[in-house]
Amino acid sequence: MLLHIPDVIEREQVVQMRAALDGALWTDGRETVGAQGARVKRNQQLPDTSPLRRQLGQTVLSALAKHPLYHAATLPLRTLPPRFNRYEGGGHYGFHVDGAVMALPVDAGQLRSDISCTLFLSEPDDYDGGELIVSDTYGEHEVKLPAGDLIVYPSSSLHRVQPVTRGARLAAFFWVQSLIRDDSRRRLLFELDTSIQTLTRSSADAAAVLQLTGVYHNLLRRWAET
Ligand SMILES: O=C(O)CCC(=O)C(=O)O
Ligand SMILES: [Fe+2]
Repeated sequence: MLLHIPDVIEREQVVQMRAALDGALWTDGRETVGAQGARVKRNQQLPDTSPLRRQLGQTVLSALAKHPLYHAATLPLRTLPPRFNRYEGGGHYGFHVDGAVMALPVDAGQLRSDISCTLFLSEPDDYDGGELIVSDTYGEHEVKLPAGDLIVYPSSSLHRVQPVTRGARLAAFFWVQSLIRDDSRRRLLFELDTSIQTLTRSSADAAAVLQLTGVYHNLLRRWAET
C-alpha cells in the first residue's frame, strides 16, 4: 500500500529543520548501502553518528508518535532511527530494493524492513526533479510531496529517485517493521479501521460498531507478530 500521510511535521518546524540541515556536514550516501545500491546511489546523507541526525530524528519520531493515521496505516513494531538525505546537482538514486534486514543501533537487535518511508522536507517549488518513483504490480507511481508530508510504501517494491536538476531536495527516510508483515493484510486492517472510525463519528448503531471493532482486534490478534 502506497499511502500519502499529510502534515506529519508542522510547517514552522520544517523550516527550522531545513535551517539546521543547511548548515550541516554531509557525507556520501553510499556509506550506508550495499554493493547493489552503491552502483546507483548519488546523494548525500548526515553521518549516522551525527548529533544533528539524532536530534532531528527524535523530532520526526515524536511527530509520528502523535499521528493516528500513521499508526493505523503502519502498525509499527520497530522503527529504524530516521536518516536524512540531500540530492542536488543531478543527484539521484537509481532503481533498487531496500535491504530486508537491518541492524538497530546499540545492540537493539534487528529490524525486518516491511515499510519504507520518505518524509519530504523541501517544498516542491524549490527544486526540479527529485520525484520518488515506486514500482508495483499496478505500474509506476510518482511521488513529490509538500514539505512535512510523508509517503509510506512496501519495502518490497523497486523504487528510485529522479535526478534533481535545480535546487536541493532534503528528506528524512526510515524503515518500519510492522506488527503485520504482509502488505495486503495490513491494508485490510487499515481499511477496516478507517471505516470503524467513520462509523464511530456518525450515528451508526453502537452495538454493530462494537462488533466490527471486535473483528478488527481479533484479526490483529491472529496476524500480529511481536
Ligand atoms: O530519498 C528518498 O526518497 C528515498 C531514499 C531511498 O530509497 C533509500 O535511501 O533507500
Ligand atoms: Fe530505498
